[in-house]
Formats: sequence, C-alpha cells, structure tokens
Amino acid sequence: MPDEPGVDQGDAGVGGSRGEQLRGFGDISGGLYVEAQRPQIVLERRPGYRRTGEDGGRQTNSLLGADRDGARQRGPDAGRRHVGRGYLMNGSGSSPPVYVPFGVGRHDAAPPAIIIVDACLARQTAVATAPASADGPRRHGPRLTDMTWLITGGAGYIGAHVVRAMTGAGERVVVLDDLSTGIPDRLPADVPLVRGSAADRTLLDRVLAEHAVTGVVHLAAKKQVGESVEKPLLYYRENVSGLAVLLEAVVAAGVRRFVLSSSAAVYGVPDVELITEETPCAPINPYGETKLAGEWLVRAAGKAHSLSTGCLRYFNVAGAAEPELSDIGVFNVIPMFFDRLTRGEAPRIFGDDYPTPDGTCIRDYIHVADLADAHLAVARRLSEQGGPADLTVNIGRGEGVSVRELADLVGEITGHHIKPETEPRRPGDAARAVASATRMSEELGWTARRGVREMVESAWEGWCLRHPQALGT
Ligand SMILES: O=c1ccn([C@@H]2O[C@H](COP(=O)(O)OP(=O)(O)O[C@H]3O[C@H](CO)[C@H](O)[C@H](O)[C@H]3O)[C@@H](O)[C@H]2O)c(=O)[nH]1
Repeated sequence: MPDEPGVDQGDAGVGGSRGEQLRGFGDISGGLYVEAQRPQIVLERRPGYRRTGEDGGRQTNSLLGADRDGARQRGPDAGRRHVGRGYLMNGSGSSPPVYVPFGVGRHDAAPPAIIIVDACLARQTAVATAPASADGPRRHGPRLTDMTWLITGGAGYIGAHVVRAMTGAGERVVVLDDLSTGIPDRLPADVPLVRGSAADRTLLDRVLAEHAVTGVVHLAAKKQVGESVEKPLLYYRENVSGLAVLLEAVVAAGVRRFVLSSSAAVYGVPDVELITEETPCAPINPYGETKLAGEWLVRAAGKAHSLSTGCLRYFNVAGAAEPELSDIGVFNVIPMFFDRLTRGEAPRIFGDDYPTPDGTCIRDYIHVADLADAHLAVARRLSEQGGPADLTVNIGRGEGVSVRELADLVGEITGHHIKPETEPRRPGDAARAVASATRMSEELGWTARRGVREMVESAWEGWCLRHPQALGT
C-alpha cells in the first residue's frame, strides 16, 4: 500500500472466509466476511471528507470521514468524528478493483468489527461489534446505519434542503451535481460533492462504488414547463434517457433503494377537488410527460431488479429553511411577485375568471423544508425491511390558496402594497390543483408543518438577501 502524505496506515484483516486474516489490502472475491482487527486502516488526518471530481481527484486506499486525532478534541465536536467508514480498494492492477464498503465503531473503542459483505457486490449490509471478550465487557460503538445516499442535484434549491434534512437526521449523503443551477455553498462543508452529470455512466459507476452508495435520491432534472414545450427533446433526454442511465448504474452497483423527484404535473389539469394518487395521470406538457415516464421507468426497474422505489409528486414548492438556501430562479409565482414588486411594478394575476371563489387559480403550496422532510421519511421507509417496494405519494398540504390570496399575503409581508394587475389566463393552467395528502400521513406519518405565511416570509428573506434593493423600494 503506497504511503500517502497526511494519511496514516493501519492493519486490515481481509479474509476469504470468516476470521481469516490478511494484512493490508486483499482480494475478497468469494469471501463472505471481512474482519477488521484495527478498523482504522487509513484515516485522513484532516476532518471531514475529501471531495472527489471537483477538487479531490481519485480517492484510492483511503477511508472517508474520520479524524484520527478527534478523540482528543474538546468542545462540541469531540468524539463526533470517530465513525470510520469508507471502502478499501484492491488496486493490484491484476484483477478488477474490489470495493469493500467498510463501517466501524469509535476507534478509541477499537473493537474488532465484523463487516458482513455481500459476496457478489462487496456491499456492506450490516455492521456489528464483536462479542464480549473474557477480559470484560466490550464497549459498543454507535449504531451505524448501513445507508449512504447519493443525492443527485443536491446543490440545487430543493436538493440542498433534502441534504440538510437527511444529514440533520444523521443520514450519510454524497451529492452529485453538475452545478448548472446548483450552488456548492448551499452544502455543508462535510458533505462530499462530486461535480458531474447524473447521466454519466463512468462517473456514476465510480461514485456509487467509492462512496459505497446504498440508496439514491434523484433530483437532478430539467423542470421548467415553458422550456419543455420549446425543447422537448432536451427534456426527454435529461429526464428520461438520463434517468435510464442512472438506473442502469444503480442496478449494476447493487443499490436497492431509489427515490425519484416527480411532480404534480403528471396529473395535468384534473377537474377534481382533491388530487389523490389514484387520479388519472394526463400530463399536458413535455415536462409532466417526462416526469410520468420517469416514474414508469423507476417502477419497472424496481420490479425487474428488486429495487425499492419511491416517487414523490411535489405540488407547489416554496419558501426556504435558511435565506441562503432560497430559490434563485424566478419561475414560480412567489418569486415572480417579488420580482415585480422589487422593480416597482404591479404583480400580475393570470386570469380572474376561473370557476373558483375569487376567480383566480388555486394551488397547494408546500414549504421546501417540509418537502425535504418527506424525502427523509420516504428514504427511511425504503430502508426498513419489509417497507413497500413501490411507493408513490403526493407531497402537498391538502389546502388550497388562491393567487389573489397569495398576492395579498405577499403585499402584507413585503410591505409593498401595489395592487395586482389582472392579465389574461396563462395557457395550460388548471383552475385548481390541490393534493390529497392522506397517503403520506397514513402510511408514513408525515404531514406538512409549515404554512403559507412561513413560506412567503422565508422566501422574502432569501429574496432580500440577493436583492437588497427590494427593501428600499
Ligand atoms: O406572476 C404570476 C405567476 C403565476 N401566477 C399563477 O400562479 C399559479 C401558480 O403558478 P406557478 O408558475 O408558480 O406554478 P404552477 O402551478 O404553474 O406549476 C408548478 O407546479 C407544477 C405542478 O402542478 C409543476 O411542478 C411546475 O413545475 C411548477 O412550477 C398559477 O395559477 C399561475 O397562473 C400568476 O398569477 N402570476
């Protein structure tokens, strides 16, 4: 094993059968068990993770995450970084690389850790500390989940909130984002970011293996309705063909959980009070079509390849958990109102002759932080043994708000009381699109906690951060 600057080396036991010991790196082909005598094979001295792709180059023969000196740290971080996990790679050159996902307890506890590895795919499926020895009880390390989630599009507006929710709940994540609209600064410093396309098979193979990914949350996609009408081929390529490439990589890597970001756009313009997951899907634009085709693809792949899948149909997403994470696009009604007000212009209401109480369209707005929590709930459900293999859920609040009501609230919160102007209807708008959110609450116990006021307030804070002039106009 070559020395790397700043990297400590230890002993590894890698066995062709349980208990057989080798030193350093070994070939585990055919072996069911890997037993690490001193789990800290190679630890980065600096805390946090190395980044790949963007600035880190290839990672070989290194563990991710732990800072060996962390045990002696004081303060809030003390002891927190002692979960060593990562992978070993057989880099002999004579045989294909074998990746051994690797998880251990606190290194100061140093119990021999038994890592059970799937024989075919060398994928970690469980970690347990060794039984108590004769010289006293062993200290058990922290329970480790065996999941690492790849979040594609994790540097985007919604993706960054998903990253925040999942890492906040103790999940291990890695982000893949081409940064076409994503912003690296949205991510916590210790979340690995790989820059690249979620449809790049070579990159995907590497990332899935190097990070020992066990589940994928796929958010990277094109998402503008109008653009999809002008560029349907681009939307089908990105949202459908690209998804097929990702699923091929996922299946080949033996990843078993897949969560897809879908949209209420799959329903089209149904004439119902509440849209349930059983409401027929009839998208009216290429964006909605690609989301529906993506769902089909995911479910079919799930059935054929034993993938547990979840498709989340988002309704109208708004707000921000922190101002820095807010949406920078001006494609939806709330930022479009802010934009007009900031320029001293009247917000526009597209149509006030709909068959609704005040004549304007009704939508179901969902706070992005609630939406992110819903991803966590679905991801965890898929991780549970016996969880549904195929879950399709609306993510909304089940409450409608009209455009006029929203305009009034925006005026109140921003202090910009410019009377909205009414314009002709916008083609393709449904009079009403409100979710039935009962499946999420009944099956997963998830319900949205934040209301529309909180969405507008937090969105406004984020807007003012980027448009300070909005406060002065
Ligand atoms: O300046 C504006 C902007 C929008 N609207 C109205 O506000 C409502 C919401 O419009 P958005 O563009 O914010 O959202 P949509 O409901 O059209 O679409 C959103 O929800 C869809 C799912 O139904 C898709 O997910 C889509 O990507 C997402 O933007 C619509 O009635 C629209 O006509 C206005 O009156 N004035």
